[in-house]
Amino acid sequence: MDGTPAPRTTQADAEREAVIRVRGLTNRFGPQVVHENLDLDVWRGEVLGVVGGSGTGKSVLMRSIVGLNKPAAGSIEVLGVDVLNGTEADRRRIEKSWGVAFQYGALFSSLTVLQNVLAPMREHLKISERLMQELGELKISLVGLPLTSCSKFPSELSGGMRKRAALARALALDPEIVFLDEPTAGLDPIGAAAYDDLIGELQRALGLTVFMVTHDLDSLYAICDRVAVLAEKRVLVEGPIEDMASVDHPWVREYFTGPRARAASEKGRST
Ligand SMILES: Nc1ncnc2c1ncn2[C@@H]1O[C@H](COP(=O)(O)OP(=O)(O)OP(=O)(O)O)[C@@H](O)[C@H]1O
Repeated sequence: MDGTPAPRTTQADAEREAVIRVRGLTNRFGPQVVHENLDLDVWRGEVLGVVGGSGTGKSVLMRSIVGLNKPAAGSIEVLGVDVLNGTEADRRRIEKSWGVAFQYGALFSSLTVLQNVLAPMREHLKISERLMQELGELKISLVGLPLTSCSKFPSELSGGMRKRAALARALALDPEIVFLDEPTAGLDPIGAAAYDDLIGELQRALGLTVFMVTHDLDSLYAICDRVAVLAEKRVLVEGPIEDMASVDHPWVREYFTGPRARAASEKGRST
């Protein structure tokens, strides 16, 4: 026993729908084992915050789920589709049901904001150019960007605007699940809070499931329904953020009970 709670299946779990189900995931890079026998469920409609020390494999987990990293072992199902062994048709279908916004936006630098948002539509939708443009502008408005940003290139945007543009592109195909890698990294506190509000509003309005890798305690307290902590090559513990303070593990204790956590908790309560 290592003092951390063992994963358990409760009646509430049985009644919820897992839109992402990861079982026995192992990821290795040469001799380095990043994940070993990792299990995780993500429930429909929740905002899950994925946290853990630097190098614990949060980004590798996200990349594995969206098929950008081939694990050494394990299974990953998204909306009932086997991501690792599904057919090409399954894969195309499932790719339409998620949107991904990477840490640094990862927009195409040679395309305008609107062209970036249209890129996934061009790949997956058979609709007229005019309708596509209208939908693209709608997504850009949805994330709070002015329509004047449509014709700008990523290099002409502020960091916060680039993150919003990346989110607009992630929403291009009306996904059920959105993956966000450190969405508030590099934003000032006001910009980060505004981005959190946006995610919360979109999640509620569109019924999204959000998988969010983050270091930002303010975001965790403000918008996450649950937290999954990566440590010791697996999901060490998962649950509501209020439960984390009582977990008997040095990193978890320090992260969730330190001064920054107390300040974020106070802020979360007052909003
Ligand atoms: N393509 C790769 N080749 C080799 N090693 C890799 C590769 N991708 C990730 N790693 C290693 O896997 C480990 C986990 O990386 P990952 O980026 O997932 O960490 P993280 O938890 O997201 O960290 P941070 O919080 O610092 O962003 C790191 O040690 C990293 O160097």
